[in-house]
Amino acid sequence: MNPDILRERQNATFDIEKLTNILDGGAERTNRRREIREVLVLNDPDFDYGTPTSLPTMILKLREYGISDPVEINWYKSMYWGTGREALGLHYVMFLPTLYTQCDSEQFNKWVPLIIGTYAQTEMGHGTHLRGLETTATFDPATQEFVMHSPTVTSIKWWPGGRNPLFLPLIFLSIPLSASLFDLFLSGFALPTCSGIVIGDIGPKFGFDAVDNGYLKLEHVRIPRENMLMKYAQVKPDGSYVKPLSSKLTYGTMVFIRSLIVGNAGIVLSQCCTIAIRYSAVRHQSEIRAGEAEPQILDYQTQQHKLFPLLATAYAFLFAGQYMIDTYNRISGDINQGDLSEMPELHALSAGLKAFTTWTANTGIEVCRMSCGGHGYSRSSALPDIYVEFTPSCTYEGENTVMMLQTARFLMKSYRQVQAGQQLSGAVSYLNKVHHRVMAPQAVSSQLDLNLNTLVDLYEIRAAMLVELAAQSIQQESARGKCQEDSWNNSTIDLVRASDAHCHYMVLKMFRDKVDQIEDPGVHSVMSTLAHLYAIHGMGNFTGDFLQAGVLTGAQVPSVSKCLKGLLAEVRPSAVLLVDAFDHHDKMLNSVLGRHDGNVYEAMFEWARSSPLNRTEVHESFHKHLKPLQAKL
Ligand SMILES: CCCCCCCCCCCCCCCCCCC/C=C/C(=O)SCCNC(=O)CCNC(=O)[C@H](O)C(C)(C)COP(=O)(O)OP(=O)(O)OC[C@H]1O[C@@H](n2cnc3c(N)ncnc32)[C@H](O)[C@@H]1OP(=O)(O)O
Ligand SMILES: Cc1cc2nc3c(=O)[nH]c(=O)nc-3n(C[C@H](O)[C@H](O)[C@H](O)COP(=O)(O)OP(=O)(O)OC[C@H]3O[C@@H](n4cnc5c(N)ncnc54)[C@H](O)[C@@H]3O)c2cc1C
Repeated sequence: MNPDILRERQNATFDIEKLTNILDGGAERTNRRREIREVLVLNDPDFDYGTPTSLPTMILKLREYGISDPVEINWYKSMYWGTGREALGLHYVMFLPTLYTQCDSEQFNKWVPLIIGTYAQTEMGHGTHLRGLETTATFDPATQEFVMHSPTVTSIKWWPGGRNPLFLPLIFLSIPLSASLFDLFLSGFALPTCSGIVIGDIGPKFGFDAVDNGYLKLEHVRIPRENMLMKYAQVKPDGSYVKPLSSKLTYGTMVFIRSLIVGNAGIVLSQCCTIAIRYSAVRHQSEIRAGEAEPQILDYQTQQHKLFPLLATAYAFLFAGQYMIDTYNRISGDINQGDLSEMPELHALSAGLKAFTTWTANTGIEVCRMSCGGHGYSRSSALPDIYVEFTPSCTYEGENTVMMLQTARFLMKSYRQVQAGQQLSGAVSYLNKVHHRVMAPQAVSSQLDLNLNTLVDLYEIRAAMLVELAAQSIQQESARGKCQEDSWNNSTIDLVRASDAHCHYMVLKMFRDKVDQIEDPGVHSVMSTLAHLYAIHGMGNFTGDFLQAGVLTGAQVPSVSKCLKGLLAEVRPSAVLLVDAFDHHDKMLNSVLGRHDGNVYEAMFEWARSSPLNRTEVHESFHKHLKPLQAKL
């Protein structure tokens, strides 16, 4: 083991295993995760690490082991495929969940055990605006069939992931029977028997190469009436249409995956922090004091400023991910029982946190890569691949700006309710104080109050202030004679800013609530430091907001920076131990820089030598091209 890494792991001030248990949701979950990793994957004789041929094996193994929980599936798949994306992600996170939530019982029993499929919603002309989808589904009572058709070039289904020509069962979203509702259909196609279907691949992408995103054009293709997913909406044999309790129930799968993406952003950021911080502990470069040995780059304050707030953010997002999944499970259970009362709040929370966490993690991955210098740019670090696989999450499952505006819509509605004298509950209950002016900025002392509860209150006031400013912008636009839609559009910068601040407050509050639950003194202490670092770092990035909200004075601004530097120094001794607690296996990270033993240089040389380009001392291209050329000169 590298001596630097060894030294970093001495004198731990907290129990790493207990922190790992907290991240997993308890010791039993840690044991289950390790059982899946060690027993069901690494020690499985059928396991042939990450090669394409192992994909069918993985599917059959998941069924054999009865693994159906999304988090457990992710544990298994991430061990099987490392940090890359495999072709069937969409099957597990969208196709199956749609069948689970949108099929009636007869359809469920008929389809769920048998098929692998994709999710074809986006069209060439519309991805965000679902009410603009053009694919039609016309019911023919004479044959009891739906005629599926792509009337325009922009209606061609574009992007369905995993569109393997062999299995085309896919979930459709199509303009249906009544203009404002969407319905879901299972295609049931089995190529090449169906005529009227034109499919293909949309071509090379930025990355995401394990997934074959395709296109699908339908020319009056007929499917049985029974292929409409009929849990919430039905078309009777006589063609009569039974509307769902809410047209937004059709959007349920997107809310589910957005909820998962929140925690996934935390996982991916924790992977990158593991790589960058372990590498920074073994990399020596330049000098701090002339004549002395080159220091670990982790001892540079700028390196700490790059990485430690991201480390705190990774923990914050993992805790937010747990909260999001628990909230999704609770509210979707109520929805399943017909109680839709909290569906708007679930949509607003999942949409906002999905955008907030993926935008932040996306930027953070690049900071981690650049903090590793040239070796960070090498594929051996795994950081370029992680970035290329993660970055589309800012676009898919709801483009982030649009998602932030959906949250803003809920915030504006809540603000109006408070203005009308209503008492709010749930995540927006802090807006009640805005109306009664209880939000009067705290009498801030000359010294910055570092108490975590006070910091949460300051973020709450900041969010409330920005919600009020956005509402006032809309009111001012209306007062200038703008229609409601133009008033909204002319305020969308303010609206996104308000949603971002609302999500920032929510994530810090979840972090603080999780810290409050930690009983072990050592773990509580280090987690409290990270939560403070998360809050103070955010205050440094958005100082203007806190000044504008009147909760920070100009005289206090220097103390924010001073406090931040102190917290960076406080985290330094525990940095490697804090990434060890994420418990990412070397085989899953697949990173020369992030190895648990820290033996980076030897591993990097072996990695380079294993390249096909180095299979011979002199590459064949010399003999084939250069030597003949030289002979002619
Ligand atoms: C520590 C825990 C760790 C756990 C981690 C576990 C990890 C497990 C695995 C992780 C997997 C990671 C990611 C894997 C990715 C896999 C690959 C993905 C491939 C990509 C697939 C796709 O992209 S599929 C297509 C996705 N498309 C979209 O998302 C479309 C976005 N557009 C929309 O959703 C809608 O068009 C809209 C919401 C933007 C607008 O809809 P609409 O126009 O109908 O509504 P309005 O704006 O007019 O609003 C009217 C009214 O409706 C309310 N509303 C809107 N949507 C919803 C909803 N979904 N639910 C409830 N209510 C909704 C809206 O709020 C309005 O309400 P009012 O009361 O009127 O205000
Ligand atoms: C890797 C990847 C995999 C995918 N897999 C699938 C899949 O399997 N199945 C599937 O159905 N789809 C899939 N998609 C498609 C994805 O869901 C859409 O790309 C996404 O919903 C965004 O829609 P769009 O592409 O139409 O972008 P647009 O909505 O056209 O966005 C372009 C710009 O317009 C802005 N904009 C749009 N509407 C508004 C508004 N109301 N207010 C303000 N600004 C706005 C956006 O903010 C953005 O800046 C995938 C996409 C990617 C990148």
